[in-house]
Amino acid sequence: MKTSIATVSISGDLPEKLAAIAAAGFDGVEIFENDFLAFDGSPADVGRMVRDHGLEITLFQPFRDFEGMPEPQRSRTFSRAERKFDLMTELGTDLMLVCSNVSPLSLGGIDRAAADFRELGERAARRGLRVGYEALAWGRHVSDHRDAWEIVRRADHKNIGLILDSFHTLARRIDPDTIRSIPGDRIFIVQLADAPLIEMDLLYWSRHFRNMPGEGDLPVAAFMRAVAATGYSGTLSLEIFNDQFRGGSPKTVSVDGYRSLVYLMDRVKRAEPDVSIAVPDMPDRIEVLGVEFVEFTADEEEAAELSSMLTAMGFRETARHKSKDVALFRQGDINLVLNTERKGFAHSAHLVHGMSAYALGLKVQDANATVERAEALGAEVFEQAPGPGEIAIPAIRGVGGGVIYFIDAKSDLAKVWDIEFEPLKDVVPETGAGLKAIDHVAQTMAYDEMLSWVLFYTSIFRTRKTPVVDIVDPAGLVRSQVIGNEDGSLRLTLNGAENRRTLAGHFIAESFGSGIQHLAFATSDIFAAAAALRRNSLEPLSISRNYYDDLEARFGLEPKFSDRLRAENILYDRDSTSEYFQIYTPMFGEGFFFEIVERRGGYAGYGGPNAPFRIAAQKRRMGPKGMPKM
Ligand SMILES: O=C(O)c1ccc(O)c(O)c1
Ligand SMILES: [Mg+2]
Repeated sequence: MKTSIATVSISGDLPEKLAAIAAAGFDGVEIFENDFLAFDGSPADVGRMVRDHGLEITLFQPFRDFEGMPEPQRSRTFSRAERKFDLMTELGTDLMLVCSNVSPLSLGGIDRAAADFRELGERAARRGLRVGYEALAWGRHVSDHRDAWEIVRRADHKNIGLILDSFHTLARRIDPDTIRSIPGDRIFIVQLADAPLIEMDLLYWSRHFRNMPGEGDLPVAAFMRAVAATGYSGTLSLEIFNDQFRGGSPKTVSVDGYRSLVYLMDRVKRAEPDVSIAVPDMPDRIEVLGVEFVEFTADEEEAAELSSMLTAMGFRETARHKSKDVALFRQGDINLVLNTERKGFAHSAHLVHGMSAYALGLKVQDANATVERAEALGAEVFEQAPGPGEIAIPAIRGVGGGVIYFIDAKSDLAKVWDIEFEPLKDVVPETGAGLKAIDHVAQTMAYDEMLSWVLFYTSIFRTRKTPVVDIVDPAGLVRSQVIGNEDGSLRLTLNGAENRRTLAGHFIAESFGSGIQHLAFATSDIFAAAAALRRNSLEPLSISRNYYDDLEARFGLEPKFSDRLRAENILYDRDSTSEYFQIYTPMFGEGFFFEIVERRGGYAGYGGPNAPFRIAAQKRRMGPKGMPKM
């Protein structure tokens, strides 16, 4: 598989773009004409710069408004093309993209267009160049790859071929299987892009909202399977027009792009094992069996505060690490690790972020295979030399540089609690709070990072993403998207903050980066949990009276029931068949908190409608300087 990306997909100037593209592992680059025009150097300089990075130029593009013009424009388009052929020769590339004509002057007519391409093919052949024709979704007469193919077929010239672009086909909802009847050797290059499903003008959607395959909602894998079925084995090139990427980090966008291509081809290869495109060998997407633990880093004072809050929520410290300042708190199937070491990675994480839930332990079938897949997809492997008597737990770096550990039952990993920890004597019995499992882990990040982490989680793990939900914070919008597995044993809510004044934005700014902002525990009796908090003098986040009045009206609740919710500060949501209950703890650190939830009747959401009221309540509790107070 030869990989490529268009320069237009990345931010920065041309040298920055090329450096990032090469570092991410691409084989080639499409030179988008504007990037060349904006560069103050000769075409030969650009060609040299590309090749010095070990890249090749896979395509020069776009050449616009060519086919089907009346005279005198027609003659002019040919002289224009000759000029660009000169340029291509100097750059050192043999393939040019002509996109379908959008000019009001263009006449249409398949044979007229075919004749123009035949002549262009002759001219290109004289210079050893090739031309590919792409149907823009908003082309004036040609807006469908089937019509573009018919023109290429009738042009009947070996230097004229077809260019497919997943966006143009899929945005128009053209069945990608119509590609299967096109001969693979007549496809000169394949451009790939995804996009979120938003109803809008095609051109605007294409130029501003494309994203990497797997980041959006278009069936790019089905498109690619159809391409693969033609026998096409040439370059796969990302062409992503995206406002966010233009302003983003060249490195991140390139790395995400490469990951998206490898992941896409991995999916295609599994669905169509006979494809002739070489794909890196790696284990299939990893099934997550649940969250084994969450690990906090804290100093002594923070640890005392955290452990008293955990105790009030019904957790008990059950074991201590044999050689480190690390404590294990348990309740139900929940394991929380409290690390107060003054050295090692936990300590470094503390120096950077302060008290934080810096590591997540996931249960999988095969921990080593998990790291192998993650590494093949460009994730960073995490290694820390194990101390005496410790086992090396396979791990990768995740959101905000945090760690994701993998625990499996096929090795000693599952026995880590017995191997590394010494049980405490005289552990008091569970106090009846009834927390059973981790319901979800909420990670907060800048909105710009969200797509990256969506791709990270969905490409490595067998997970799905939900549609993005907008959450209104009094100071701005926070977007929320959930990554989850089939049985609900892994639910990660990603929250993307657009500014620093939102609660989520404050958290990222003050804890110096993205990370886990809250943990939600599942119970099967929210009122018992509330009673336990009360017994243990943990006052939950106080919710406004107005909220309960509205709740009663909105859902037609019995006043007795809504009074009970109000008395316990329980937030409530329901749909036609199921109900959801939530209680929040106060915040500590820079806005970290816990939540306790009960799902009745298979409620699948996260209480999105309640989020603005919860956030408002949290902000009320923040001091004048915006610092959370207990
Ligand atoms: O938006 C455009 O004009 C444009 C240009 C070239 C392409 O390959 C494309 O897909 C879109
Ligand atoms: Mg294109």
